[in-house]
Amino acid sequence: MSEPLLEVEDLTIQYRTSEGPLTAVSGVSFTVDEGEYFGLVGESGCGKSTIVNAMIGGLDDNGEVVSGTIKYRGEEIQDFTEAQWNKTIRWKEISQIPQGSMNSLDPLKRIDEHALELADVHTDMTKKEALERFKELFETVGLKPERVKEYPHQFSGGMQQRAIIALALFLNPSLIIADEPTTALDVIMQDQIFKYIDRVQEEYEMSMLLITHDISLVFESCDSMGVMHGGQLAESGDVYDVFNTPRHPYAILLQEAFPDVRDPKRELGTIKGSPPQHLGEVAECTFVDRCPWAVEECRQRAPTLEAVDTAGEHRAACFRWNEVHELYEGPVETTPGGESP
Ligand SMILES: Nc1ncnc2c1ncn2[C@@H]1O[C@H](COP(=O)(O)OP(=O)(O)OP(=O)(O)O)[C@@H](O)[C@H]1O
Repeated sequence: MSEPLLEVEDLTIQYRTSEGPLTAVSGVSFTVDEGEYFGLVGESGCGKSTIVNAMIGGLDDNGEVVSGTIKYRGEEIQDFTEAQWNKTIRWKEISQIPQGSMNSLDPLKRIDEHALELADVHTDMTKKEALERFKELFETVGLKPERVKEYPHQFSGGMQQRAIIALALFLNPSLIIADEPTTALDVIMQDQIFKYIDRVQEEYEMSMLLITHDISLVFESCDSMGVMHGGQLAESGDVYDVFNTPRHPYAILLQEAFPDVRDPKRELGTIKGSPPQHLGEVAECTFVDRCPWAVEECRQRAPTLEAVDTAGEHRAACFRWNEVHELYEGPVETTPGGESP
């Protein structure tokens, strides 16, 4: 089998805080292959952005990879220096469509100047060649090529986000990270942006890492996925498997909380409480306080991600993974503390 493009292995990331080290990501492992569309899903605060930031050398100053590795094409990158990130990874290999386009374009620069700057720093393209390429990409994302000369404020939010997608594609990276790419856009625009992202992924056959809190989006677009809770990966595998036979209670309840094409009229569930924050080591299941099926063992130690199919590709971190399907009898409303009402 060929080497994965990206391999995250047993990754733990902490932030220094006045109360001690906060473990934002704990023992997370997943891979993204060439051309694969991977979705990382979970509520706010689960550690999704922390992982992504570590992948492009963008962790906040008080954040640190304390153990584990991030390999890109087989090379460990988690401890790269700023110069190494700039020279070998950012834009050329991994580029990002960030959460709020409004903040990522310099309001004082024309849109094409952003692209020309990238070309100047990272390539030997002439100005004319760079402009031609950027105009072509503008067309790919449904923008008129002549509009490259405009300033960000002349674009609507949706148009700015499409301009960002064109910029992310500009140096022909192998992996694009789309981190909640449609936050702050209206529903119709969200739909349109996702159509462009899906199209780009198919046309350019690049790998894509989608970060979102919306599990139905992942089911719609991605090939494989990881479900995160409280800094840990609760479940991962092929989208088809997680959709049809979720094995972690959080994956089941998260599915309940979003509309389902199989049953559009069903009532949406809620998961009360919020993902925990961990000071120090994570010593129990991160979902224990919200889980309707938690048992004593779940408090005694943290379950590790285990294979739940014979191929070993579908994995869940739950002591009761082979029972949850029987325990689950339709929508459950959990209360903090884990009891069903
Ligand atoms: N610089 C920081 N210092 C201290 N704690 C932080 C810092 N950045 C993030 N955190 C904490 O780390 C945890 C993970 O945050 P992260 O932003 O990675 O989650 P997320 O799933 O991406 O959420 P969102 O979708 O809201 O961005 C949270 O508890 C958050 O409060």
